[in-house]
Amino acid sequence: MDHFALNGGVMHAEDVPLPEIAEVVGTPVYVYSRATLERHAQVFRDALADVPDKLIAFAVKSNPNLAVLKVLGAQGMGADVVSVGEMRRALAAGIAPEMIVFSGVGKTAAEMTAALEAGIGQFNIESEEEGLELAAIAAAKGLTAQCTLRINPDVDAGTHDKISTGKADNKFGVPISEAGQIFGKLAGLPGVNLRGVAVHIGSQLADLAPLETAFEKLGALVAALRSAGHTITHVDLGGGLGVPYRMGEVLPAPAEYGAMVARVTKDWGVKLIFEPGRVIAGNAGVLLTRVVRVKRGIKDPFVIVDAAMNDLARPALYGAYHHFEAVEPSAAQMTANIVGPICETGDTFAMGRECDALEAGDLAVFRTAGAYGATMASSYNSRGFVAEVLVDGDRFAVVADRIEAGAIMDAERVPEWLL
Ligand SMILES: Cc1ncc(COP(=O)(O)O)c(C=O)c1O
Ligand SMILES: N[C@@H](CCCC[NH3+])C(=O)O
Repeated sequence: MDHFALNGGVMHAEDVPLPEIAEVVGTPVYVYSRATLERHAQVFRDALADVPDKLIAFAVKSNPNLAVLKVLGAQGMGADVVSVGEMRRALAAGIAPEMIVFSGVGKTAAEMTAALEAGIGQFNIESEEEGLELAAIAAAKGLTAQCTLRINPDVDAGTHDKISTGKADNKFGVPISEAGQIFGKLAGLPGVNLRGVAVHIGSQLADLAPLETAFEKLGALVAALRSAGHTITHVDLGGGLGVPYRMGEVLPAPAEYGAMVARVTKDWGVKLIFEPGRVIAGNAGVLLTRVVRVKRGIKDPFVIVDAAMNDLARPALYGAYHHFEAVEPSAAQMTANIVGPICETGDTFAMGRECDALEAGDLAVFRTAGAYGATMASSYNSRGFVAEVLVDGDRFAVVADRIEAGAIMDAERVPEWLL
């Protein structure tokens, strides 16, 4: 069921007409559906019903909004974080520290210290160097960090190069060929309890085969580590499951993913950790925008909207497709270039796109914007930071204020010697 659908000719988020949100909050604004977030959490959980011992840790980077984390925490999800900032958000949303997993290649000493002090459940160590540093910090505090070693399995995820993380030349994890040796070195150190391995080969995966290959490689590694005398109790399988961005696009369903995981891991005898982001939040949000004007083009007209690449960076960064449609569509269609107001040609959401006919003042949405949307916003062109709204049935709340350009300027200082 789609919680962003037409009702009486007007697109609603659940039971709230989007024009009402635009009226009260202004545009551009991200709009999330609580019911969709909850349904996605449940679908993912159900998909893994055959995995007896597990933690599903939402990838906070995909949507770190506190209200979103609160909704997902209440669904029993933990959190996968990559900075102390994300960790603080997860804790503030009431997610228990034991359910927090800390990934990332560049954890600083200060971040490791803060995470140890918070008592988080797991560090995914991404290099020998990081493991040595974490062990020293923890041992000096008389603490033990619960850890897995992230493995780079050298598997091509078949996704966009910029979001592929499991090929040998990517910065993530330790090469699988050196994993046994590095594991042996780190496992003996005071300050760490190295109890497993982790993998995450990329995001927006449209095919389960690379994931299965990576998991099989990990299974073989677990067996080899056990033969070498190590105790392996935890395996983190990361996130990465893709979602449909185009109408009618079919991707592997969470149930197919869950069945594959259950089959590949059935004899591992470990607790499995999952780090889904996009599959939970992606289709739970839209970016609501208003058409500023329609400008004649040499070929197609330019529909200039008030959202821009600073609000939704994915098209500019990855050439990503976001379905675009009118909030109050007529039957008429047009072919248009959909662009934002920023002074870069890259501020283009789509070229030559068939879409609902639009005029200045009309409202429209970019779909599938709940993951890697607001979280990647910037204030480029001094446009401020976009607002976020959460809908719940027939009510809605602003869950992130729009930060106006003036407020950002207020944080800046001209030194006395320039006055
Ligand atoms: C370590 C890690 N875990 C989880 C995720 C979440 O990925 P996705 O949103 O594709 O599920 C990412 C992002 O790709 C990641 O880098
Ligand atoms: N930012 C990327 C996903 C990155 C995943 C992070 N590991 C996107 O929008 O598709």
